[in-house]
Amino acid sequence: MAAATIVHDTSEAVELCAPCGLYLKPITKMTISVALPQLKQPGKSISNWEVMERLKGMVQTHQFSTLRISKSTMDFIRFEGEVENKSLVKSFLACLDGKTIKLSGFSDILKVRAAEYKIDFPTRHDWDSFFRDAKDMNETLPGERPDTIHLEGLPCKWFAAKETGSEKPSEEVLIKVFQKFGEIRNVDIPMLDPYREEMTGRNFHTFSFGGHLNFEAYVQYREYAGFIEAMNALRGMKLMYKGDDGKAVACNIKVSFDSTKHLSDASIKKRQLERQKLQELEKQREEQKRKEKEAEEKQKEEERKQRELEEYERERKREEKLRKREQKQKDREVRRNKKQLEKLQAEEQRKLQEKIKLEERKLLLAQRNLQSIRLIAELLSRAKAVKLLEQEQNEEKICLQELEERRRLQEAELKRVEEEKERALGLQRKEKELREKLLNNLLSKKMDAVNQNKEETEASQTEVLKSASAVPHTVSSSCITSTSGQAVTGRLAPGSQIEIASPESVNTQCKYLNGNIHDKVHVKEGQNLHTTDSERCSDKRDSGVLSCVPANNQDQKSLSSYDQNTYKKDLHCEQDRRGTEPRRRKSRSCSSINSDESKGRRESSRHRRDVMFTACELGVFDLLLESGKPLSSDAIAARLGASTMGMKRLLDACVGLKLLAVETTQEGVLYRNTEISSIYLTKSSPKSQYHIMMYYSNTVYLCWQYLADAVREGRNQYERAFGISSKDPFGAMYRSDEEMLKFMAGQNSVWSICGRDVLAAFDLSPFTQIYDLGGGGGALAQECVSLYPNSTVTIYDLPKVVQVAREQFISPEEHQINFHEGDFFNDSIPEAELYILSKILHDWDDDKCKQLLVKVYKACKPGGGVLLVESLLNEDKSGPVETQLYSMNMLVQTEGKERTAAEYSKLLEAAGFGMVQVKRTGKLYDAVLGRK
Ligand SMILES: C[S@@+](CC[C@H](N)C(=O)[O-])C[C@H]1O[C@@H](n2cnc3c(N)ncnc32)[C@H](O)[C@@H]1O
Repeated sequence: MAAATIVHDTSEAVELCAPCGLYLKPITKMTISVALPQLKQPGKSISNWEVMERLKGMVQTHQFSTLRISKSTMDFIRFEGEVENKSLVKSFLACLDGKTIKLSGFSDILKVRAAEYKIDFPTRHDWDSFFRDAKDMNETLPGERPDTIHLEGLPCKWFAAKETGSEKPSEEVLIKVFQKFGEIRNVDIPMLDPYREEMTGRNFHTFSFGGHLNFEAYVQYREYAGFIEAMNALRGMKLMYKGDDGKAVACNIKVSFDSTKHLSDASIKKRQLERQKLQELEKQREEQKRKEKEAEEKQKEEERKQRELEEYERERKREEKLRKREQKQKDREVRRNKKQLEKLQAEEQRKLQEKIKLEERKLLLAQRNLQSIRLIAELLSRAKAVKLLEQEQNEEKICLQELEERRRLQEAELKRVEEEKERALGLQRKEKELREKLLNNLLSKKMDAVNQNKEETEASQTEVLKSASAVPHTVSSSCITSTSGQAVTGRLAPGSQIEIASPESVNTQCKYLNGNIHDKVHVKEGQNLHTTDSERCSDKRDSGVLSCVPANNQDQKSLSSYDQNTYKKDLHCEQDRRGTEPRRRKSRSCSSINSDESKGRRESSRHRRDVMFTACELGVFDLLLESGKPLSSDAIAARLGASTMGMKRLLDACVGLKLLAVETTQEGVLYRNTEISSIYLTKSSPKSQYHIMMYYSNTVYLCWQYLADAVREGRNQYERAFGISSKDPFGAMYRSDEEMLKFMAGQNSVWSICGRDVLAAFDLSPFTQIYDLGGGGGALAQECVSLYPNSTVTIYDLPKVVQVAREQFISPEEHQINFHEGDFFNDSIPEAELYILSKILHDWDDDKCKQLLVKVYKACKPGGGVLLVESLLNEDKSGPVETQLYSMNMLVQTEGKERTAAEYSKLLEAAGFGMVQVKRTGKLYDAVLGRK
């Protein structure tokens, strides 16, 4: 085994293979023996260490590279010493050999013998005699002659191929190093053969003292000369390695010739065979191992499966158990629930019975209530009728009285005229007498005097005639014209007209009477009769007579009845419009012909409307409703953030209009809502008309400002009123989401007061599948499903309208109402049994109406129908005035107009509908039904 030592002096080193950093360095060793004396004193011994120190001291200035004890007996101690180079060996030997050492405490002197180290290295004689004597060697064969060097103790690292980074020796490096001495035939490094250990039973992994792994090697030269040269070069040498950093280390190696035929062909072959066998064996072993492993894994797998199976079985049993337990629990639960259910059902049944009884009782009570309400209503209506009759009788009585008075006056007048006539006749008689007298005088006087007397007579005659012409005119003509400053009395023939130059007529009330009681008219300058009154004069039925009297004779009662009608017209909710019509007509025919339709009256009406709208908009009626008690003007002003002065005036005007009532208490004057304002003018009332009023106030009337332009141009006025295109009326109406919402809310308002009437005008119960085309906010659809509970109504309208209707107007709980987004002109219309077109056709001209109705007809199921809800004009378009005004409204706002029943029938029939029926409801809107 080689122990590597550091080499300081490399001067004696001989190159072996410089690229590998390998050199040979002479071995500079010596053997030093120190003979020990007989030890006489027991317990006292000689210290090896002390002897070694004394030896080191004996070499004077030099130093051993190494000095170690190789043997120690009772008689001697043997050391092995090594020095740096060969030259030093001699001088060391001179210092040591034959010298003595005197140890302290010992009287005897120790003798030192030193000699050069005897190297164990075979000589030529050794291998020659070996091969000569060896019987089993054939010197002609390689490996069986002196050609192979056996090296031991070579450091692995020094012979490793550096480029591979491996620490194992490489055969290539070995060849490279030793081919310096001759051509190499073969090399062998047993430790590189994985089977060699097994073949030889040896361990090739040996370590040197310095921790380097050593290896043994065989190097076979082709020629004997190579072998000889190598053996000579290696004799007495150590192996030295010099690193790239210049530092050198050396180690002893053991070199001998191979006497085992290690690299003979036979040995190589034998080793190959053995290797093959071992490889075979290893394969088998591996196969065996693999099989064992497989078997083991299989077994493990089976065990695992078995365990899983057992586990599964356990789990199944556990689950089965659990399931059974749960089933039991469930059964128990079901039984318990069943019992509870039965109990509950019994309880519910009992409650239901009780409820039914209660409901029956309620129904009975409600029926009784209804009966009593009907009874009361009947009584009230009878009382009302009686009262109306009385009122009419009173009015007629007053009329008769007036007529009587007039007749009396006229008789007096006649009498006066007669008297006048008598007087005139008297005058005529006097004139005649006078003439006769004068004639007699003239006959008796001269011709000159006759002429003078004649002039005087003519002057007095003019005076008489003048006084005669002071008799009021009695005119019988087809036209009476007053331009004088005096009252005019005229007799009118049927079909006569009255014209008065001045347009001021407000203070005149004209009475147009049927029959011939009064046959004179008194008019003053600055007074005229309205056109309609003139028309009435030409009414053939009333072959009439006119009489005009001054305004201070106006009937205040008829004015206040006018007020109420005016509100209702402005509200567009004349429930009793048709009901009151005859009465109004009658009262007109009896008293006032034109006062409520005059321009002054219209102005006044507009102011009334503005007062009402303003109070609404400021929230006066809502506040009074919410407060639940009358409030002072100051309190109302404070709550609504208005000036006290302005509010007071507004409230008083509302009182004047009978929208508010006042009561005087200790706290002062307090205001409260009247019935009409509570019902129609508050936002929260179910019959509220607030939204439609606000829409009229803030939008519609802005278009009405340009009525004259609309009449001139024959088109709507959005461009002037709002600066937006008027081509698409609904595009203009829905110019913002807010405007659309206001429009929809406004449109909905009217159906709370007259929706039922239009839907009940015909029995619509056979139609269950209904589409409300242009259904808007859906108020009519809601009335429809409530009146006909078996029906479903689909609101078909423009997408954004439908979205708002769905989100803001119709409750999600309302399952009878569906929605369909579409444009009825451009998109398809789905099939249905009935189509409602409420206030749709009045928006469009005849062509568009036809186009829409044709589409509806095509979509309609056979036997189905279409219901038009519109305000109908009289066939001669003479009224009703509200519908006429509506038609004006359509002019300023849409492309359409209001029509007569015949016009709607014609449109329906043109589209294919038949059996057209018309129902006037007596309210604001009427119904027309066509069938397919
Ligand atoms: C005067 S409103 C009548 C609303 C509703 N029928 C009522 O009686 O209250 C006209 C309706 O027709 C709708 N409309 C206008 N043009 C339409 C179109 N091309 N397709 C569908 N609906 C349309 C409007 O959105 C609006 O809701």
